[in-house]
Amino acid sequence: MTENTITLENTAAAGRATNVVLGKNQYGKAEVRVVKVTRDTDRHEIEDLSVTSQLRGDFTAAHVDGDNGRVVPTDTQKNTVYGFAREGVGSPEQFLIRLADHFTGEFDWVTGGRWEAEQYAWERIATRAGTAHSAAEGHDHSFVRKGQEVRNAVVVKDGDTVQVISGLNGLTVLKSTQSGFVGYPKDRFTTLEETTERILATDVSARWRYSPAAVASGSVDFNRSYDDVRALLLEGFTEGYSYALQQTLFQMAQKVLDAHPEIEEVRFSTPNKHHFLVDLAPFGLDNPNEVFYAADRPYGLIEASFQRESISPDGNAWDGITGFC
Ligand SMILES: O=c1[nH]c(=O)c2[nH]c(=O)[nH]c2[nH]1
Repeated sequence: MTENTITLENTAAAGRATNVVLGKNQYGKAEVRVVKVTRDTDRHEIEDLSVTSQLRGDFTAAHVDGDNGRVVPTDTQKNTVYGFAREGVGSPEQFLIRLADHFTGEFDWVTGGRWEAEQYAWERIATRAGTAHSAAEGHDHSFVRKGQEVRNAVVVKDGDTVQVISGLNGLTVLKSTQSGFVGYPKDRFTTLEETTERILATDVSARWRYSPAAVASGSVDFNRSYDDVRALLLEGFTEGYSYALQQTLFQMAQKVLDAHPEIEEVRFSTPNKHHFLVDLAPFGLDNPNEVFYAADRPYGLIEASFQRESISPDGNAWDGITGFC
């Protein structure tokens, strides 16, 4: 980091009693969320990172005189991350070294810096034998974040009736194609462009309520049921074309209710995690749906419950479970 001994004596701040000296400094853009989809074949790959770039060098004039002649904007640092991602990430280490070499090579007063990345691991959603995507290899364009979700359970007993609601939070899934959003009403505040090709990503929070009769019979194996429901939710997410997250949730619930007669209803709370295509044209690069800005907020929030046509009373068992409509 740079140390400087230039004081404010000759500046507009002169006349203050204290001589202030610029000490260590660095600056840049923090947590640039970049998702790179490689789609040269039908079998997509994704690389998902949060990158922080900070430059070090002689930035005295900016701090002392308000002279930005050496301040490579943080916005440019962000764009550079996106531009470099067009070529792929490879490894976070390699990617950061490329950035470091670039900034120190391009701007001679940038003598160093600090570059940091977090990479989020995704795995292909497992598919069952007999589907278009072979079970051994996992799905071509549907992914689940590794090891993120938390399983949960609530039991409410009232007299002889035992209600069991099981669920999970934080099951983060993404499909890199086979999703669109068209046909919505437009008014003077509508700027969203219709698209038939977008990334669909969400953190699934789901809860499902068992029939009290099935619970009372003692026949429910809750561990097996949990594993299977999780697999069915994932399978429902992967299958077919998604016209909206709402429709995909219906498909996921349908699978669970078809396969599990002991479950009466399924509820979801799912953020629509928007991925915006980055315009790389100003940098002379094309972007055929490969480099995305993963926004964290605001996000769509899609909540829905699905149930059999006729179900037993829930005995207010949902009371106190927050985050669902
Ligand atoms: O799947 C979606 N559902 C929506 O309700 C919605 N609204 C929006 O702007 N984008 C989307 N996407």
